[in-house]
Amino acid sequence: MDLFSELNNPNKNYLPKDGIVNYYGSIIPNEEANVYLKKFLENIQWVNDTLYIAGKHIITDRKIAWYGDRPFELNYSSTKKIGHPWINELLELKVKIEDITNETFNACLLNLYHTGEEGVGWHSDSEKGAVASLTFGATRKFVFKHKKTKEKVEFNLRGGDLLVMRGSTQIHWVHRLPPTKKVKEPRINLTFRTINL
Ligand SMILES: O=C(O)CCC(=O)C(=O)O
Ligand SMILES: [Fe+2]
Repeated sequence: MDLFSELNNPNKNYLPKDGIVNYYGSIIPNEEANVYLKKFLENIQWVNDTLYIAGKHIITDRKIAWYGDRPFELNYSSTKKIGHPWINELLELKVKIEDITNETFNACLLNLYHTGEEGVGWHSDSEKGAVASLTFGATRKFVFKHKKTKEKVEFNLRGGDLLVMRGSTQIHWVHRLPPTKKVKEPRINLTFRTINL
């Protein structure tokens, strides 16, 4: 976010009320982050996401993949999704993030936005407990909006940045990744979560 983002205080709550968002800044050096980005572009089992909106199935350009402690099936945005067992790189990052955040996770949702023209619309995550978001690739805007007051809180998430949503954030706030024509490069986002496996 700025030159001194390494010095971000991870205890600061960026939401004015009704939830907790902690921003840790960069937790992975650029070079290392780019190695992960390349690895994930090539080795993750990406599939198109299908959303069920207003009675219609919509196939997104954005791709997703689920990984976790063991192979699993889950209903996510009303279509069945397959969860794959951890690959080494994801397990490595899970342990690192558990260390940094003092939380535990058993699954990860990966999102691949091929260019800035792909994003994700307003929603809350359905998992109880903390959701840790780790970004690779292009810098993109990530926005929270309070469900009642419509107050907004914005972040510019860069490759290597970690942000954690805690407490009642998902109950009172929605979030989105707005599309932008300015960004041509891909972005991969990992959200570590606790789901019923
Ligand atoms: O790509 C992001 O930064 C957010 C993705 C997201 O909100 C989600 O997968 O639930
Ligand atoms: Fe989300």
